[in-house]
Amino acid sequence: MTAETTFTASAKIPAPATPYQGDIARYWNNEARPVNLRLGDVDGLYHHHYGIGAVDHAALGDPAHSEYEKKLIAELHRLESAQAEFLLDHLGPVGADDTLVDAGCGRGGSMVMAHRRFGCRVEGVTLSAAQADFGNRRARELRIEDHVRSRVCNMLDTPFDKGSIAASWNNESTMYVDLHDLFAEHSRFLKVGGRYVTITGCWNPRYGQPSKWVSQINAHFECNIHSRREYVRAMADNRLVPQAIVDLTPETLPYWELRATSSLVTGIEEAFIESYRDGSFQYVLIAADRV
Ligand SMILES: C[S@@+](CC[C@H](N)C(=O)[O-])C[C@H]1O[C@@H](n2cnc3c(N)ncnc32)[C@H](O)[C@@H]1O
Ligand SMILES: CC(C)=CCC/C(C)=C/COP(=O)(O)OP(=O)(O)O
Ligand SMILES: [Mg+2]
Repeated sequence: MTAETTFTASAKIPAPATPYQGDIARYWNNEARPVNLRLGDVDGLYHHHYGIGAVDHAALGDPAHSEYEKKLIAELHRLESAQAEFLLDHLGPVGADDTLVDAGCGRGGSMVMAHRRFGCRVEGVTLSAAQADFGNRRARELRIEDHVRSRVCNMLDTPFDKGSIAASWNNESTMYVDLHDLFAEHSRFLKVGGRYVTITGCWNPRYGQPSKWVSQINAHFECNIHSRREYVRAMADNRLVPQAIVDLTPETLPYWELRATSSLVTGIEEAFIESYRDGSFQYVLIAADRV
């Protein structure tokens, strides 16, 4: 193997840029919730994002059946993978020679899916050495380590050359950073004509201010959810022009309602369900062209 393919995240861990980023690195280094690991075990794609789409009640069958919980886990995982597929649908044409960036890549499930779909290179950045090691180990197991690589790196200050990246995304990772700083960095490394996509939860300016449920989600994950207005403004200020904005709130509610009935609940289900229902919080995809 070359030095490139034997890369491990823990070989050289940069110091956190801020005390907050140190907190977030610790949070994800210590994270091992069954709702994430048991879903990932279904097919080896490990996600830290939520699901979209209708629940397949026929596939779930009778709740009294001994296999029901296993089927429920598979169904939640199917909906999470459908979310990642929907994000990848919006990246535009990607060739095998292109490089994509997954900003805030978690355990790397979306990166594997992107490589399988496009045959391209995918570079992931996360604050967590445990996550980057996990993603690189999975890539080695799948023998795609020459194309899929995770590293410990601040997404606001990446090593990618100016104009070198065909498309990039944030999947539920924008709520940990200042949006102006984030979009300035994507805009720097994206090619002109390249595509940026995010799926995120944002508070709804029509509601007024962040609701108590949004505050509860922030406290639960130590994050800072932005408003929909902030996204549009920060993109406009950084040469990212929205090409599609999709309100996925109705599409994600079935996932949450199903998850709330499972043995893998974490306690945050009520906040998501109530805030989506009262309109204070929205689950959105924004795809933007780098102009
Ligand atoms: C909720 S997880 C999402 C993971 C992944 N996108 C997915 O869909 O499975 C949030 C991720 O954002 C990362 N993150 C937060 N702030 C970051 C920063 N400043 N630089 C790089 N990664 C960051 C965390 O390390 C974590 O991997
Ligand atoms: C939409 C919003 C506001 C997301 C916040 C970021 C976040 C923690 C996403 C899910 O991670 P996870 O998969 O580790 O969480 P859980 O353990 O709840 O499944
Ligand atoms: Mg999860």
